Amino acid sequence: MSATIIDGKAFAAKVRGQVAEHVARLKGDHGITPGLAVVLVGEDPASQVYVRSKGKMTVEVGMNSYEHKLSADTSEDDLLSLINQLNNDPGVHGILVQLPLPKHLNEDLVINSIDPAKDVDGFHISNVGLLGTGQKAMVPCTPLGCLMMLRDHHGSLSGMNAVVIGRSNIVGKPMAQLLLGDSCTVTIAHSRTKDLPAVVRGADIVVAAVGRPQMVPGDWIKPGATVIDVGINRIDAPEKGEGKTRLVGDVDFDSAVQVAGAITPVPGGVGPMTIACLLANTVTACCRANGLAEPEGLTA
Ligand SMILES: Nc1nc2c(c(=O)[nH]1)N[C@@H](CN(C=O)c1ccc(C(=O)N[C@@H](CCC(=O)O)C(=O)O)cc1)CN2
Repeated sequence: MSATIIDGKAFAAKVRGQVAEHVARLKGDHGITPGLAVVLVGEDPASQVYVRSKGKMTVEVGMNSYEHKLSADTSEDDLLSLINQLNNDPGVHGILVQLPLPKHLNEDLVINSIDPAKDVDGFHISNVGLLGTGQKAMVPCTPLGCLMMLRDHHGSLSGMNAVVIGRSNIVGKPMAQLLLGDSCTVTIAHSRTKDLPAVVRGADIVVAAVGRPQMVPGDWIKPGATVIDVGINRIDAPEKGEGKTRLVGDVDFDSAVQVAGAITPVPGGVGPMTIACLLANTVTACCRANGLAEPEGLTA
């Protein structure tokens, strides 16, 4: 048996298409163009690629993109002052500070200085609290993308056993809250979980978000389960030639695909949904700021 491959790249393109339609309506009916400001501090090569991609896709769906690239030695005061300026700019509906930040900057302080209504990453403590209490929040992009793919594949998730491997604030914890919101029975597993293979074997849905290459083998997966692989890890690939590398997830795809009912690949699974959901969140933030109906199907 071989699992259905959940094509995140195609799904993300569909979501971006829906965002573009909504943006066109906001412009045509209300004369409003949503604006997204992305702040990058330093020269981390992967972050530079993600920020470039965010800017390009923002423009492609018809929104305004504002990129702020700051040097790696930017002071906390200067960064906070930029965020304050963006908080007060009526043309900016979404603000995102690309992570990770250089070590001398306090990530929590910086994130919590963003206006929660413009926090399109959903990382502000107010949004974390709103999500945790089942209230209307800005929802972190990667877990939102996973939820969209799961809903699309299953319809209702009600009553399913879900295991989230990883307890990060960015993915694991919000993912668990979203699954709980859709009436799953949720377990959050982590490095201290006893008998992790047995815990995973009980799951109808497995979300792997630990950051350890190919940690979850196929024989941990319950036959027919849906596997969402959030990991993006670069490993050596000598089979491709000397010094070559390739991307793998937290799941051992080759063995898991034989057992699972459905699985996301890496690359081309969860990753592309992260940026699509960022654009969706920006439209949502813009609609909320203007007291307009939110885009259907693009929120949790
Ligand atoms: N402020 C934030 N910082 C970071 C976030 C975030 O959501 N908000 N997430 C990650 C990086 N990220 C977006 O910022 C991101 C990561 C991966 C992808 C993606 O499409 N990956 C591709 C593979 C890309 C490659 O070839 O290297 C895939 O999985 O197919 C998009 C966005 C950390 N920082």
